[in-house]
Amino acid sequence: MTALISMENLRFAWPGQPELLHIARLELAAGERIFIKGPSGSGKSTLLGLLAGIQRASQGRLEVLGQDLSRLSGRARDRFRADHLGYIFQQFNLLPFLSVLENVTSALIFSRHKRARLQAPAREEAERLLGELQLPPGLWQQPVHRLSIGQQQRVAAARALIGRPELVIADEPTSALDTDNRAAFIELLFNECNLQGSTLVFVSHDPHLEPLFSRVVSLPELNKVPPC
Ligand SMILES: Nc1ncnc2c1ncn2[C@@H]1O[C@H](COP(=O)(O)OP(=O)(O)OP(=O)(O)O)[C@@H](O)[C@H]1O
Repeated sequence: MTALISMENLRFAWPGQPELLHIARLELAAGERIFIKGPSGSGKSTLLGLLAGIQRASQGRLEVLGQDLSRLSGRARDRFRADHLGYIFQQFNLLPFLSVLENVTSALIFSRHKRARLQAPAREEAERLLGELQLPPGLWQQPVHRLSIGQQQRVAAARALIGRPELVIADEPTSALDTDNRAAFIELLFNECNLQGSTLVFVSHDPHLEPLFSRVVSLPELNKVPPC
């Protein structure tokens, strides 16, 4: 079976800075849930940016869904991201004055591929996801800036999941929540990823969440290059 993510000898440095990432090899199968940990500044968000095609590797191979992102132009990587990825940002990056439903369906605007994968009209699918993520229907027409942090986080998750992207990336999406709410959120996220067949790459500093994942990788260890 083709790996969903495959990287080999991947190197990355920010301009004018020493090399930050050198990952000898990492493969991830479809449907896996991977937890990425590592000290602050070790490059976790940068790695997510490479996986999402926001940044391009300085060297090496990075394939997502069999597509080598390092060979694509910036524009082609933007298209690939819109079509195949859902991204839950640490600060959610929602559009504050749009309604909950408008925020969720906004992920479909730039992706014919995601629209084609919908199994119901966009609004119905957004409502289904918000329901699965336990956001009360009374909030669905509200502008998101009126919602609590925990509620906004569910909107961000629904936006990432709509259109059944093959890969869902989450960058510390639980850091603003208390411990009980973190675990509850992850459970909902897992259920929905399972239902949709999405692979989940999750970055967090929270050791309590680690045991919930099928695979844990630590960035300093990944960065250790095996001896020749
Ligand atoms: N846009 C950027 N331009 C230049 N350098 C950057 C940029 N983003 C991150 N860096 C640098 O890359 C290094 C790793 O940052 P990154 O955010 O990937 O780490 P992290 O492991 O996610 O950290 P944290 O756990 O604190 O979020 C840092 O030294 C940071 O200054």
